[in-house]
Amino acid sequence: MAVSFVESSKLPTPWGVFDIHGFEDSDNGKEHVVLTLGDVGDGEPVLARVHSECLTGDGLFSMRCDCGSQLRAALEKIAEEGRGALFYLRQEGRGIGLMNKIRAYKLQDAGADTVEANEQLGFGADMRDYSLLEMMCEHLHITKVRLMTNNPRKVKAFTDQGVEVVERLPLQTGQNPHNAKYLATKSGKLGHLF
Ligand SMILES: Nc1nc2c(ncn2[C@@H]2O[C@H](COP(=O)(O)OP(=O)(O)OP(=O)(O)O)[C@@H](O)[C@H]2O)c(=O)[nH]1
Ligand SMILES: [Zn+2]
Repeated sequence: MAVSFVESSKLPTPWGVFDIHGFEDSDNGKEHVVLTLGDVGDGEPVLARVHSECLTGDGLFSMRCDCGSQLRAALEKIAEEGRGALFYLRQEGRGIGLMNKIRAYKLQDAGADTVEANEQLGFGADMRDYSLLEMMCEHLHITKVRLMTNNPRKVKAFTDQGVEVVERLPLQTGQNPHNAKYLATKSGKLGHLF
């Protein structure tokens, strides 16, 4: 995976004026962004979130998952500290894409859990590739993070790229009756720590 930096600008949000940094993956044309607040390149551990794209949850208020609520909570926490980075990676549907996620949702409507639905479609349970984090961190001079996640694979992803995870901070928010089974599958089958 070969991501290259494109450009940065200001991005005002309800929680503060972030900087947005754009990166492009020349292998597949995917465009990713990192939102930063404060000086993240000073060598001190950076409060960080790696957020996987979820159009339905992040942008369309879906209650099938906890993504929108986690996105908001992460930006709020970064704003509270006045310093941090949110990596927004275009790995929709844990890497299977939006159309396949809708196919997976249809199978879930018929009784499958999120892992079984992926497998019935011929995919692995989680197809995400985090290798692009290395170049992003290098560009932003991030060497240590305090990572907001319940997913141990994301901790390993940073460690594998040579970025030290000094602390893992749980990010548990957005539970509702519609996503109870989804969250149970994450802890039961995908190894998420709740
Ligand atoms: N294939 C598939 N992807 C889903 C489903 N529900 C949510 N997603 C995607 O899952 C990704 C979010 O991953 P999660 O497993 O919820 O959480 P995580 O990012 O691994 O872990 P946290 O850092 O703790 O939030 C997003 O890309 C969503 O689009 C589903 O039922 N099937
Ligand atoms: Zn989601």
